[in-house]
Amino acid sequence: MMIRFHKMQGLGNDFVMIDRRHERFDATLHTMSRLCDRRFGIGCDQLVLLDAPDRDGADIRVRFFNPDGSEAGACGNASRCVAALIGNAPVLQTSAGLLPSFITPQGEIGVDMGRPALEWHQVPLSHDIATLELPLPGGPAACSMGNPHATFFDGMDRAGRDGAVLERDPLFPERANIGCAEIVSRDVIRLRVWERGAGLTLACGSGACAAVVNGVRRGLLDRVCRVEMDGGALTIHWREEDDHVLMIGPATHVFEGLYPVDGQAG
Ligand SMILES: N[C@H](CCC[C@H](N)C(=O)O)C(=O)O
Repeated sequence: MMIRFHKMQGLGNDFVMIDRRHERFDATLHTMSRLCDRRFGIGCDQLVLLDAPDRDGADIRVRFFNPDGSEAGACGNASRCVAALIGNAPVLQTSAGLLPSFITPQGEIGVDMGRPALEWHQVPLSHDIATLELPLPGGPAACSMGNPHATFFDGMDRAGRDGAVLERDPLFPERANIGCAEIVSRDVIRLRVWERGAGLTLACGSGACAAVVNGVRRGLLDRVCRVEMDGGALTIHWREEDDHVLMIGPATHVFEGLYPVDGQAG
């Protein structure tokens, strides 16, 4: 049995997207991992499943899965790609809520990523501690954008050096995405993210949102910030009037194709 997929990318963070409104695809862990596998499958940082929405006000329901099979409540770069694929500035239904999208006059894709969650049990952390400076070397700040993020502000190298261990620190009962930032100015940072369930990626949209939120909370950044990552840059705006985080950047459709899944079980 063959299933149609779209391959898309946002700043080099890449995705296999399957629209289950038109394809019957009951993903098993094996099939999802194989689709993400760059040697034996199509290859991507996350698998994105699209379904008909079941909430008023939504145009499309979106679920995000890492190559290790874990499901993520948010994926900023993939959200922009879904908005570009569906067109007409759709409202995305995710497990983190309804995310409106928009197109800028310059033709970039914007997504309202909603409000960050700042309390320890919302990140989540393992116990009641302040999320502004965690008891870890480098003292990161933590928040959730629908998925857990810890942001360090002492340079980018830690992501590749310590990311795998930090992702699984006991402080993070659901693991965490580990963002490592270098502050260039109050409105420009360079960021590298070790992603939960995926490892180092060329860009991380929710990680960029979390880094700006955590930087503003620390008094290090302005609310409108350019986040430069290895794959390119996003504009992030943590809006003061309603606490929402806007993320603006590119989204590219690379190709579409058919992939063999053996039977419905996938
Ligand atoms: N690995 C992340 C999901 C993908 C996030 C990233 N690709 C983005 O653009 O936000 C997690 O498990 O929370």
